[in-house]
Amino acid sequence: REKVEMTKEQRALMKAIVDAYNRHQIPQDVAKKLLQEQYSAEENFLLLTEMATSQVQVLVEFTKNIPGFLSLDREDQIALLKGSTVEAMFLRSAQVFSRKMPNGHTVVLEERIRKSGIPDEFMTPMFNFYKSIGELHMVQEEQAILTAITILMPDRPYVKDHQAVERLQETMLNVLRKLCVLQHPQEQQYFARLLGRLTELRTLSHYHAEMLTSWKMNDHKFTPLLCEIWDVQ
Ligand SMILES: Cc1cc(OCc2c(-c3c(Cl)cncc3Cl)noc2C(C)C)ccc1-c1ccc2c(C(=O)O)cn(C)c2c1
Repeated sequence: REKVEMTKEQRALMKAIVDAYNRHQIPQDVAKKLLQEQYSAEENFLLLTEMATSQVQVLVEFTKNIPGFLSLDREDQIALLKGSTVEAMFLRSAQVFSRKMPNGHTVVLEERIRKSGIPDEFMTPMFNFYKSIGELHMVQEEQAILTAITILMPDRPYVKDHQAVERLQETMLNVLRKLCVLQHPQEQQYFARLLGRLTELRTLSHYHAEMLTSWKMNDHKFTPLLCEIWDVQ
């Protein structure tokens, strides 16, 4: 097989995305709260809401650092963010689980998610997704670029300049394809398996819309930022 090499531009692009991905993380004091606060469905829901809000802020900062994103049409930038936040958050929380967070955070986090008023029918697909992401053993570069690819999805609702987004996403897909060959030379189909996870993400985001409705019915409150980005009244 021909030797796969990344061009100078592709290496620079990957570095920019990985640096942005590492620079923006949930602040430690928010993550630490996982271990401190007591266990009640209410308390768990509030903690998860706080983490979700913090995660959205992290995602917005990461997205702004994706080369080319800020030169997109302003309204398309908003449409991409609104359309991809839930998927990017499922991806991030899955990576957090598979990374086995320090000192038992993972166990506590799973416990709180399981006891936060999320209906059981969504719990199974969510934790199956976490498992399927964990089994991929993605390297950090793959996680960062896959997140950028999820955000730069041209077919999100209300995106006007489809092509401009497609061009950016295509550049990322080319980098990811080479990266997968370089990082997982034994697995021919690794790149295809990664993209298959993006399909699973779509299904999860449909479940998530129903989760929001059921939380709203039980009169759960969200933060202004989550209401804004998830169109919750
Ligand atoms: C793990 C989680 C959940 C979360 O959202 C919690 C929610 C979700 C929901 C659910 Cl449960 C699962 N996946 C995606 C969604 Cl979006 N849906 O609604 C809510 C709230 C509003 C109740 C938001 C953020 C994190 C999260 C992300 C990154 C890190 C992280 C690091 O990067 O180092 C360290 N910690 C402790 C993290 C926690």
